[in-house]
Amino acid sequence: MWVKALDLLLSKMKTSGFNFSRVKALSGTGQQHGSVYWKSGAAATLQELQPDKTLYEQLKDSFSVPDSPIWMDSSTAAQCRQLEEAVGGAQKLADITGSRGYERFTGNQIAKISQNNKAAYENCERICLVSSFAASLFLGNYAPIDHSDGSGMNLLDIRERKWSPQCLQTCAARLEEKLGQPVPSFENLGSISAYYADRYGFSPDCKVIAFTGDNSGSLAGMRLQGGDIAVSLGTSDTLFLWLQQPRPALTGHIFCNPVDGDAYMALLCYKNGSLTRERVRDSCAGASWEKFSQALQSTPMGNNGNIGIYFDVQEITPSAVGVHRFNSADQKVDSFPSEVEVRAVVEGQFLAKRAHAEMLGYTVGCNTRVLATGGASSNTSILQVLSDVFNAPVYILDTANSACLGCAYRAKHGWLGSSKVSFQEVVQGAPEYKLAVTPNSSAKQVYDPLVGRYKRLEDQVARQ
Ligand SMILES: Nc1ncnc2c1ncn2[C@@H]1O[C@H](COP(=O)(O)OP(=O)(O)O)[C@@H](O)[C@H]1O
Ligand SMILES: O=C(CO)[C@@H](O)[C@H](O)COP(=O)(O)O
Repeated sequence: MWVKALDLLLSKMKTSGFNFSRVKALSGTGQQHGSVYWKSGAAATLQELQPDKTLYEQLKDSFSVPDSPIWMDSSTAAQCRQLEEAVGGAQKLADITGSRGYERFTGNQIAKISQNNKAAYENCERICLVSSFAASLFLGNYAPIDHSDGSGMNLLDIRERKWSPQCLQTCAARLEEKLGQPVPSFENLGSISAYYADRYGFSPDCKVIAFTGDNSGSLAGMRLQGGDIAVSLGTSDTLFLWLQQPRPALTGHIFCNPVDGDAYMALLCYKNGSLTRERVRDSCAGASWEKFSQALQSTPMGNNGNIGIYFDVQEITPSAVGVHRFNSADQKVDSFPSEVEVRAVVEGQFLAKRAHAEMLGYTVGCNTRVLATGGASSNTSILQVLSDVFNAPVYILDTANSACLGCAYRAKHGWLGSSKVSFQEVVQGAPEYKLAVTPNSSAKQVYDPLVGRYKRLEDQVARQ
């Protein structure tokens, strides 16, 4: 599906008259944690792509695992516990790799395949992340995994920026040779495959800069600065911060920073993001975002004390599942009126983000800027709740696709030479953020106490 998508995209660009020869360098981004298993012998096919055929025709038999595990998978709890035990506990694993064992993290996914599908693992010569897989297609060769996306595997030592031998050995045999060595996220990987020059008219000199994860791409696209807090409202909801020093904890993740080889980023990921809001939109707002927004506008901040926790599927932060509604006396109730339900889902999601960011040491102060991106950042009523809960102004970019934009900036950074220019110099002329909404004057008074109350109820749900 992914290979065919690239064929389709490039052929549509060609038909529309896009001038590929002007592209000096390209980079890209993929959903984090997913993995692709190249079959033994696939490198040769990749190196000898024939320009008269589609990529799909040539690569369809090149994978030893046909269906790639993706970030929504949570079936590897056993492998997570094995890895944590092998290195001396959950906090020790977090100290090495930036995260305790997480089900979607690629090392645990690889461990499960090597245990349950030995033949497929043996028949695999290279394992890519979704990002390095896409880079490999352009390079016509296996592309290395970058440090930032590589941090989402429970395999990389984030301080050394090298694979942790102990983690590799615990997850699967001969893993290092199947992964290749990781590289900085701004590494110039070399020239594009001749296939793209012959078939689409790319310059043979066009450079491929390491691809990275979607959240790392967003951090670059949003030009995050210390003190900012970025909230991505995509399929998953994520929250990320720029960090100078890693302080890994049992909640949340620390990744190598994608634009600065000495820095880090903190990330919190929520599986119940847009899909949960869509489910409530469909059941309570006639499947219309407009009606959903009207419900938010017609209900008061704080929802008269009603709080909802909506984990339709097993949540990541925290590990819990189910829909839980509480009235103003903290009593469990079975349902809310439609408008209350709409506000409860959005407020609950943002109260969770603020509570967890504060647990990571982030303090919402008078200079805090919330930068919003992702599909739902086009909805001003949702952004108003975000602004009120954080009691901070919310800014957006003209494009909600900050991950893609970030990779265009990163391509330029890698092409100019990361040792010659800093990422900040590369993005100097970029358009400014737009102020989308500011908090209501009584927001602090309403939400400061609700954050603590939400956390107490969430802890209760997680314990159950
Ligand atoms: N007007 C809107 N209001 C709220 N959510 C929206 C709106 N438009 C799109 N979305 C949400 O945006 C999501 C897609 O976000 P996007 O950032 O493209 O996803 P991904 O993170 O997978 O790339 C959809 O699931 C949809 O629910
Ligand atoms: O698992 C995570 C981050 O750790 C997700 O954020 C994925 O990176 C994919 O996100 P979407 O693009 O589907 O929202």
